[in-house]
Amino acid sequence: MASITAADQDLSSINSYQPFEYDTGLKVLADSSNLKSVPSKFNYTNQPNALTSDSIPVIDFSALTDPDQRSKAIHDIAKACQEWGFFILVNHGIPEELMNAVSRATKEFFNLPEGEKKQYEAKGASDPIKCGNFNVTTTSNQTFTLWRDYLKLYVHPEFHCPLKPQILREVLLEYSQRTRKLARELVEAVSETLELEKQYVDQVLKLESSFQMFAANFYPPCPQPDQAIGIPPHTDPGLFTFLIHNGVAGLQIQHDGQWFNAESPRNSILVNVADQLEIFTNGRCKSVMHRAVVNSERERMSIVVANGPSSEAVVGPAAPLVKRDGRAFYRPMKYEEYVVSQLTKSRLDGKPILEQMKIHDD
Ligand SMILES: O=C(O)CCC(=O)C(=O)O
Ligand SMILES: [Fe+2]
Repeated sequence: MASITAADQDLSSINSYQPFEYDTGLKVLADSSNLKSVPSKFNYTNQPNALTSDSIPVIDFSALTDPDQRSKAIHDIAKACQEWGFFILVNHGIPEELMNAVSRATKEFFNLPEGEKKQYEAKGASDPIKCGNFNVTTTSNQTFTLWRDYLKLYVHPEFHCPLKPQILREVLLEYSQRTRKLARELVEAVSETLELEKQYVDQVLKLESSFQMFAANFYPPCPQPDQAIGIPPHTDPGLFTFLIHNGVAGLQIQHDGQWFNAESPRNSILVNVADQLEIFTNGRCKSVMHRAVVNSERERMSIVVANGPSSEAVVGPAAPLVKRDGRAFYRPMKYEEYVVSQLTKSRLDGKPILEQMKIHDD
């Protein structure tokens, strides 16, 4: 199975990759030197400013289990998925202590000696455990490195995890189980809003064996935040992406052509609609464009879980929706192939793969 990564699917200006690199971690560079400017290999001119909005949807997950509130909660989720492709999930039931433990263990991983981490240097997209830096090449053939160290793990249907720090395995196993359950409940809610059988999406996309990926992104302070980027604009593969972070802002989402800061209350989970949910719902849910910007003051860490369909599932628009709409607006593709395409085809003609999947009228 190929990698599902944040940076795998970018705006059309970014069209080819020599993605994997294990240089000395960016963290080491940032820790060891008193950097005044961004080293040229990271140069990416960027406008990190964004708006703040108090209309970013907030969903109270506990309302879904309250018979008096469920139908309103479902309606709110549907609205958020359609209008923003993004919402802030509160009262989600995942213990704060578990989220903190995952963050601590992940931070410990980034703090390991370089030699220890280097064994997980990525050789290719299909490595189930990988870490390092990531390079992006633009249409004008300029390659730059993201201002980020990452760790990526395939955690379901097979669970992969580095041996150190020891605690990581235990906390991550639990976090991946709980987030999977949460993702399935959200998918069920979406199924209901579309007037499909409750278990329709779950069954067609074989969520019992969903492909789930864990990614941790570590962004050291950056001396010139407008000259580098953590992760350029992209959409995620999968159904729902869950993101938590260390309280330092940096995630921005695109809405109505503008960038917005995705600020979140403590203990919440930031949820975004990903590509396969847009495709399956025949465009009703929107896979939101987002990016991670960096700042000069504080290090930032985000922890991402990409909840996908089964890698074996062929994902196209759901048959009952195609019937309702009169036609399919997207081509079907096996999820595994979609992910592989992201790393290859999507960059050759400069179009994000989601765009390539769209069937246009003409
Ligand atoms: O770090 C962030 O806020 C964004 C991460 C992200 O978009 C991803 O890993 O897909
Ligand atoms: Fe992302």
